Amino acid sequence: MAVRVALRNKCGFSGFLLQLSYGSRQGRVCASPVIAAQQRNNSTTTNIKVDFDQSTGVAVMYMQSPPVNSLSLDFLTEFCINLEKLEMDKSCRGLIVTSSQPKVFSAGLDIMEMYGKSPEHCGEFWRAVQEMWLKMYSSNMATIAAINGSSPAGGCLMSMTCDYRIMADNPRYSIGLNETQLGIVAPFWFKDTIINTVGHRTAEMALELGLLFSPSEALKIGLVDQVVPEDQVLTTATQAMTKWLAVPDHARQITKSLMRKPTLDKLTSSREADIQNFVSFITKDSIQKSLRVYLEMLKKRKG
Ligand SMILES: CCC/C=C/C(=O)SCCNC(=O)CCNC(=O)[C@H](O)C(C)(C)COP(=O)([O-])OP(=O)([O-])OC[C@H]1O[C@@H](n2cnc3c(N)ncnc32)[C@H](O)[C@@H]1OP(=O)([O-])[O-]
Repeated sequence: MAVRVALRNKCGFSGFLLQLSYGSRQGRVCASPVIAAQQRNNSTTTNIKVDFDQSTGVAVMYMQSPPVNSLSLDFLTEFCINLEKLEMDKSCRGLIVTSSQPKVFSAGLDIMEMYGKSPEHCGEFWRAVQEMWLKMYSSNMATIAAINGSSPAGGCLMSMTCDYRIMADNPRYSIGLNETQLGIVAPFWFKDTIINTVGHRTAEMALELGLLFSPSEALKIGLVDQVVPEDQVLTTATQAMTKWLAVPDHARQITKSLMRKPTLDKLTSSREADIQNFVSFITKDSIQKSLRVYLEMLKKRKG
């Protein structure tokens, strides 16, 4: 419980999210018990659908923001609200994150949130990115990413926050932190997360070169834990979850905290400085130019 509280206290705008969330187990913001009961098993908001099976204690969160589940400010806010609702519900012990979009898990941060925007907007956006990472990386739930499509940059980051990753065996899909390819730099907590996942040397090369890995390559370096046929990603995630839930929650949670707390603490203690760094970096003319070139390349590639 102490760990649960300690982890919760890390999240800067959890109070804000709590006000927006409903059906909280602790009953803080429960406008109507009937509505809360109805929404307990299934809820759909604009960009996120949650199926919560109370008999297993496992929720599946589907990202459904066409065309590519890019992580916009709205998307991230909604994602965190849904996450916090599940986190507050003690009967929810496991979370599987997946995509409803064909071919894409998530295209990463929404570039349009960083291109041609005011410093204030960029700051607000970055705080939401931090919040997603803090909440996911410190989650008390067992978390599995069912990566059923490409997962570059912020999409890869999101999947790395999970305890376990299963990817579809399709050589057209790729995963990795490709930020340098856009002329931008993954911040220290992206770097720490990939180091914690694949080790220092592999992370160094992957980050500097902005490498995107095929599913089999990702498996080889430990960026994902399992590669399975495309139509079996979700069922495999559900099966894998039983192994994670067979471990007593408190033991798994405390161990997770032991492994991740130093990394989490680094960002929690420097959030404002990290936001300032990001804003001054991303609003530079040269960086804006790199983003424009990359956006044009994306459009051309499409044509
Ligand atoms: C310091 C900061 C750290 C940064 C971290 C990041 O995550 S940076 C992010 C790094 N992310 C990347 O480098 C990933 C870039 N994306 C891709 O590589 C591919 O889109 C794909 C492989 C994800 C999907 O391929 P596919 O053939 O299925 O799809 P498609 O390519 O045809 O795209 C469809 C539409 O979506 C648009 N759009 C796409 N991504 C983004 C985005 N992130 N944002 C906004 N928009 C995006 C695309 O322009 C197109 O728009 P249109 O013309 O319809 O108006």
